[in-house]
Amino acid sequence: MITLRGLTKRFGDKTAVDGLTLEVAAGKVTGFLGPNGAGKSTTMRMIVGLDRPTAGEALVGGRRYLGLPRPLREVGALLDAGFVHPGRPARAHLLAMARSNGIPRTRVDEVLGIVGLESVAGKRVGSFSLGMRQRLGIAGALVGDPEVLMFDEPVNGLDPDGVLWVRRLMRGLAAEGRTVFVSSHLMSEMQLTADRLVVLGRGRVLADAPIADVIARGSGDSVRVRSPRAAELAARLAAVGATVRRTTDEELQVTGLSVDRIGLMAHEISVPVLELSAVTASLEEAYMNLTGASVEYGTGTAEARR
Ligand SMILES: Nc1ncnc2c1ncn2[C@@H]1O[C@H](COP(=O)(O)OP(=O)(O)OP(=O)(O)O)[C@@H](O)[C@H]1O
Repeated sequence: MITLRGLTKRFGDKTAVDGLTLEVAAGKVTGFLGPNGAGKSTTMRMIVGLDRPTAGEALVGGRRYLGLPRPLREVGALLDAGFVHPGRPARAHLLAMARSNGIPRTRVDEVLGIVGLESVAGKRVGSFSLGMRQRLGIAGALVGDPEVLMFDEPVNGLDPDGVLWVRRLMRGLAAEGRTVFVSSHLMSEMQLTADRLVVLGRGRVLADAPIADVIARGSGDSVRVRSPRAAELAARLAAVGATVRRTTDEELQVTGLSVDRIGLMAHEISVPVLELSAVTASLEEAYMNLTGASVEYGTGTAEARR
């Protein structure tokens, strides 16, 4: 489990992370979403002691990372796949990590196998593609067989097979009861991988809930109704407090009433209904609605949609 309590990071007068309080639970994949500059990487860096919090604290399994005697056995992290010395062979890199944390050599070959890099284990990292570096970074996260895993944008540079592989790996690690905390820009990817979502905007939590709840909240539970007498129905629904938007001559978008209620009310006033369906926004739409006001360098698309 990862626990953040009032975690804050300021760089000069810029607040990158603003009082984050949350728990990332074991046995689940928790997605960490947010626009560029939201503070995701800084949060993850503070969890593993690479950045020092200005205020608050980050705990892994109830303890601070810097106090852990063999940290790689407690938490594995893929933060920046470019950090490895280019002149170093992949196996040597992993062996050095293992040695410093009292991890047996056999585990290095095991993780090279898990990530599919056995055949290039003796090659220098400088010759690796971005995808191979990502795999090596993931091997480094796994080498200590830790209970807590953090991945910052793990599918960057991976081909479709690689993306599928990462997705299965995350799900598998969570199924083993581990804590998996993964950041991504790919909302569609999170929809397939994560159980829970933490959405960040300008260093603050905008949402922290199961994926289905984030979608429901962002989409505002709307219902699409099609009727040849849409205007009449709209007036009736508005009279009981629903928010009704006329999208075409025959079509209404209604928020604030369930499908059942709308169906019954149409029946009461004998208005024929051609279509009646709940509209579930995609995670992407929900995300845009949530983060629209917090994009640091946006194109204004989220605002334009309103
Ligand atoms: N070392 C630093 N010095 C000054 N400002 C920094 C530093 N590191 C991060 N920042 C700023 O803090 C904010 C949060 O950055 P961070 O990299 O954590 O965001 P992010 O959500 O990971 O974004 P991205 O998806 O683009 O990586 C940004 O405004 C960034 O410019």
